[in-house]
Amino acid sequence: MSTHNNNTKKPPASVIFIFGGSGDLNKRKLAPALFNLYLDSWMPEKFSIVGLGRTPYSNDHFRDHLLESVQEFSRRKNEPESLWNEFAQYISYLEMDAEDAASYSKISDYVKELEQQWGEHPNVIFYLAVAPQLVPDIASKLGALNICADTRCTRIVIEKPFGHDLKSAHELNQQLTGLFAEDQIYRIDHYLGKETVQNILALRFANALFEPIWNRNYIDHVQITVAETVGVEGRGGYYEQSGALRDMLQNHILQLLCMIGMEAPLSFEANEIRNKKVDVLNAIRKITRDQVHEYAVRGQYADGWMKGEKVKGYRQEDKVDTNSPVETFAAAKFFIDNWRWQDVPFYVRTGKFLHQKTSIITIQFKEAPHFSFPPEAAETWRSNRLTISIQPEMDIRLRFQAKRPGQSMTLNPVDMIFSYHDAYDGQEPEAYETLLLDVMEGNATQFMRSDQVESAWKVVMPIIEAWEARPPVDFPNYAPDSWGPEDAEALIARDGHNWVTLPAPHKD
Ligand SMILES: NC(=O)C1=CN([C@@H]2O[C@H](COP(=O)(O)OP(=O)(O)OC[C@H]3O[C@@H](n4cnc5c(N)ncnc54)[C@H](OP(=O)(O)O)[C@@H]3O)[C@@H](O)[C@H]2O)C=CC1
Ligand SMILES: O=C1O[C@H](COP(=O)(O)O)[C@@H](O)[C@H](O)[C@H]1O
Repeated sequence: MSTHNNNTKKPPASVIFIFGGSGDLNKRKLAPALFNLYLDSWMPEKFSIVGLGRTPYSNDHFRDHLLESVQEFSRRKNEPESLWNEFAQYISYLEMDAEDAASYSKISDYVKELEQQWGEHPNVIFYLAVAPQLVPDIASKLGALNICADTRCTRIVIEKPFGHDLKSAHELNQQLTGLFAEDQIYRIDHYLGKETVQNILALRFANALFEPIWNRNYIDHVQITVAETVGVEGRGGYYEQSGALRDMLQNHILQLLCMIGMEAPLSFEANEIRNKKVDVLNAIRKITRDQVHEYAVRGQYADGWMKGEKVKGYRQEDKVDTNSPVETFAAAKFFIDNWRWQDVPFYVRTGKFLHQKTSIITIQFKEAPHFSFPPEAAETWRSNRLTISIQPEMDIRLRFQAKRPGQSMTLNPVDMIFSYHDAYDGQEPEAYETLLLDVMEGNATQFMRSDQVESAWKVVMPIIEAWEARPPVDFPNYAPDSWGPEDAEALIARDGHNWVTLPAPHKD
């Protein structure tokens, strides 16, 4: 859990090299996050941000490009331009092909110059915001630079998906640990930096109330939905190598599952939390390739209408094969084979161009053991559930039966709601702000350890292999603005349940 507070000192002098400086992640998330850290006075006294890429940009053009990104994607809009101009002085751009070994001297030269200017050796942070295929090559070229010999100050941040499958993730881990110490490697999963995700640990382990019922004796099943209303948005080149399973399920969704499923940590020390999470991943029941059709569903969006706008099908997107078998939707059912969770299904789903942007976790409790009320008193007995809304709503709802006012005993489910926006000022940091600050401070608690990543790959490998062995015959199989393919409804309906969604927020 992140432990920054408003009185702690700033991180030490840092230079952040962003491979993929010209890319989508920097535009949407990293640049706005760094600017927000600056506005909140969290950036070091001395820092430098260097974007790298092959796209030719002058420093000024690059800064303008990032200003536009910040204006579009930051949680803060309309900050005075003077503040941006102050911040922009710390940004520069290095045009380089990351595959060209000779060009890496530009990096060492830049660091040497800063050292002289600042009179101290800064944290050197390499953020690899590039496609996973490029990571091994860049890492080995960085490993050969002399600046990487200083283990105190050099850190490498690797985006998800970490590797392409279990084998490549294992090889990448071996390669990285040959070049860097484990505490220099930050395998990022930005869901772990979200306030509402961090709060799952507080909810579970700072309260005595939930823990006694957080197990197979009281919980019927768990659902995790991470639904997006966007399509692949020009990222077809990346997405063709990835798909929903690798892009979202192997990492973000399994991490959420770990936070719901893990045992209580003894402390918030990085390795203690990671141990508890990896125990969950290792306990997930292994399915065989032949069982995959019973446990997992894939989908791909067709062309159609999304909130009144005509949208392309996935196969018509830029840089996507016209017969692409890549899934833009994935759902699965998992079991955790341990004392706490035996036989409790965990249903998970994620997809692009779905009906509503919503990330929610539902803990569905079992029915009351005996119902003393007349049968007509309630439509359903199955009313006890806890719903954790991660985004865009940020709340926790506890649902229980209540008596409707009136002369008859009529019951209906009601929600007790804790809303972040009602309780706090609504200025919570974005996930990337928290995680970038962690990297600068050298706190790896919310980052993935090598064994966690590999254990997560082991969970999804049978699904990947089964899907790759049998290309889909029914793609595209869901319309934009729907909840995905019908088979995903069947996956959960077969067990007598429905996917839980919350009403879309009311907009004035
Ligand atoms: N976009 C998002 O919302 C999120 C992305 N991620 C992860 O971030 C990573 C990057 O994704 P994204 O930003 O979307 O991808 P993009 O395709 O938008 O960006 C890829 C970047 O890689 C650079 N690049 C490619 N080849 C080279 C090369 N030979 N030398 C130097 N630079 C190169 C490109 O720069 P140029 O063309 O200028 O060389 C570009 O800046 C992925 O692992 C993804 O999973 C994670 C969370 C969210
Ligand atoms: O990692 C990724 O996450 C985004 C969704 O992130 P969110 O914070 O907006 O929920 C997803 O769109 C992207 O495909 C994926 O790479």
